[in-house]
Amino acid sequence: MLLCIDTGNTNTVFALWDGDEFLCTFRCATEWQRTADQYFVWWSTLLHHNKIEAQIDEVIISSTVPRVVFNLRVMADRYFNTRPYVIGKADCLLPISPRVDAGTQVGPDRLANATAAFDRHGGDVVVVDFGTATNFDVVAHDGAYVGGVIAPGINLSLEALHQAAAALPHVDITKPQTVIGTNTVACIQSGIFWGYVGLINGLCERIKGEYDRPMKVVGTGGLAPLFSSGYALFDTIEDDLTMHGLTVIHRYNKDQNN
Ligand SMILES: Nc1ncnc2c1ncn2[C@@H]1O[C@H](COP(=O)(O)OP(=O)(O)OP(=O)(O)O)[C@@H](O)[C@H]1O
Ligand SMILES: CC(C)(CO)[C@@H](O)C(=O)NCCC(=O)O
Ligand SMILES: [K+]
Repeated sequence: MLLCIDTGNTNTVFALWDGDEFLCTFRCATEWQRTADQYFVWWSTLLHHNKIEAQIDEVIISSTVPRVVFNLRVMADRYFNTRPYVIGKADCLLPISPRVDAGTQVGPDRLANATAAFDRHGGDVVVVDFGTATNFDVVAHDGAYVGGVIAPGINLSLEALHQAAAALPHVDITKPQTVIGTNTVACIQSGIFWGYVGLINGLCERIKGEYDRPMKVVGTGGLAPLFSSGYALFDTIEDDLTMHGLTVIHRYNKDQNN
């Protein structure tokens, strides 16, 4: 079985792939201090609790935080006796190389998203991924990642308002009924929710305007469902897009090495 690890700047997700489907998905906070042993205790406790028999013999990692990779490698070696594939490293091949400025390091999560979007939709796609950042990944007709947009993430924007303005509380993001808020919390929720609706809409329209073929828009990441109803922002929402990309990249590397 394949253990897929997606480390973002906020959260790290472990998902177990049996070749056909994900058997489980567990999430912890990303902390670079976390050791190989800590990961394994956390993971095996949750497997035990969920009565899942995992026979892991392979590991693939996407990490937007370089410092955590060392301990994840130690975990793969110590507990699963395997050398992991790490997206972005020379010995992890990509089905299609990104077309970006020379010297640019594309985020591994964006490369995984692009691979998954091509596998499922055949290219000409914009992926909108709501994580620590809200990023837009443009996938060309041939499946290459060709660039995109990085905007501040929703929770980051909420936190920034709270941090910088003494009178603004921390609020949870929900959809407000009206745009004009009649109390502080409602005003902030409106700024974030309707602000992001405008941002997503506006950026997708501009991306489509710069691109020479019709495009699909795929939403992914924890907050994508918030924007699912009514605004026609996305053609589909796929919450497992990054993880799916990890399984496709892993399969590709196995095929190349056989
Ligand atoms: N209504 C909500 N309000 C605030 N946060 C939410 C809400 N719904 C989901 N989330 C958050 O979304 C997160 C899942 O999103 P996702 O994994 O895509 O990104 P992330 O973990 O925040 O960022 P990264 O992947 O960059 O680390 C969960 O941690 C959850 O706390
Ligand atoms: C944009 C983020 C933070 C989104 O997780 C990540 O993909 C990243 O660190 N990227 C590196 C820069 C780039 O992709 O152009
Ligand atoms: K993510």
